[in-house]
Amino acid sequence: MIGHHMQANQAQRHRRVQCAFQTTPARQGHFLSVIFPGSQKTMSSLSGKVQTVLGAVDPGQLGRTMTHEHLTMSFECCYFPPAPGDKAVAEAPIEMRNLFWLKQNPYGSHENLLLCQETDAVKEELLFYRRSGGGTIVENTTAGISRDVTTLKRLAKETGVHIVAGAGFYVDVTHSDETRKMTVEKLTDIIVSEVLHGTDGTSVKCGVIGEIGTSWPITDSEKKVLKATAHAQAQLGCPVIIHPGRNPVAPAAVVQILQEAGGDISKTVMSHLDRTIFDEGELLEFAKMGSYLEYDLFGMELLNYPYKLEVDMPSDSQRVKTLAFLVAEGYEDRIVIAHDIHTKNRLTKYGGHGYSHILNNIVPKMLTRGINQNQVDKILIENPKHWLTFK
Ligand SMILES: CCC(=O)NCCS(=O)(=O)O
Repeated sequence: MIGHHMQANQAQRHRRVQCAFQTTPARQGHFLSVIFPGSQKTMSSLSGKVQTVLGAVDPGQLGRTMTHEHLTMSFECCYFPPAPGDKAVAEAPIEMRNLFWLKQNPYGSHENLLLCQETDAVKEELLFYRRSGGGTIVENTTAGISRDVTTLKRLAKETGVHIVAGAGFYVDVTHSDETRKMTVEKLTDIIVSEVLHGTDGTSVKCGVIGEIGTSWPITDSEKKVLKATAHAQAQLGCPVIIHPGRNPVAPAAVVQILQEAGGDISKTVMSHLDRTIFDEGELLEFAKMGSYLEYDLFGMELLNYPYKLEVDMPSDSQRVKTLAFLVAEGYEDRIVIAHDIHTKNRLTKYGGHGYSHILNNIVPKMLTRGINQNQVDKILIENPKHWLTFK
């Protein structure tokens, strides 16, 4: 089945109908910035600020922050064909009778992968997120999965939620031939330009690099993007967020590449730990490397994780248990959390948990499982704030 998936992905590489790939030509020179003599570091006017799609803000304005969400994107790159007997339900319009099937098979329905068609529903969700006490969302959509910063800007204006957009590139299967041929220097210029000047032909600037996509094993093209990410981060002093491959050693392998290329691991989030590292000893070993530890699939509970059948996707209760373990081990300053909504069925419009599930359901559970209010505030407010603030 996994081989089937990889073949499907290779075919997708040539189709990519919905995943229009666009990059902004890199511009040389950084307005409002100074390059210190003898150093690579660009000291920009962003120092001490967080860059949202509506401009730079003081970090204290962010409030409760989900560090890994998507508001508009396409996940067609990772379509996973359903079992032959499920073709009819997979191709049916989304309705009440197939919601449970979608929850178990989110990647087997083309329609379910097009979150980009749900901007009105997402806007309603963001208004509810604010009413639930939310302040900021980091929108992790990068090149390759239909990033749309114009829509993000509109959503931020119309809802009052601070939205931080992501620079850079998703996993190898979405890299264009042009991207694959680029040097590390060219890739660095593009990422830096997306932060300092604007993204995908707009003046909307990204406030974080990532999610930078990596597979397992990490491909050559992904290694170049990782090096470019580290170089851009060294210049800008900005936050970085990584999508690791599905192997317990993948997060450490990524950190090693970033470190060797001059990246700042203390300002880097490692995403998707919920489906990647299961052994507590291995988790503590990875935690020692110093990145933020992100549990970002809250709300996603399914029996068979199609991209790696050996993985038992944890339940939300198990996720909370892992957070309590990390807190007890002294990592309360390094944890961040989110839902990583990337399919339609997870929106409340389709009976899903929505962007406010953590605030309304997970936080109360955390408080009953040995995590106190001060620690919850660190996880939801302080840690994201420190991560997102440019050095
Ligand atoms: C684009 C969203 C994304 O990459 N989510 C992670 C999905 S999974 O790798 O955990 O299946």
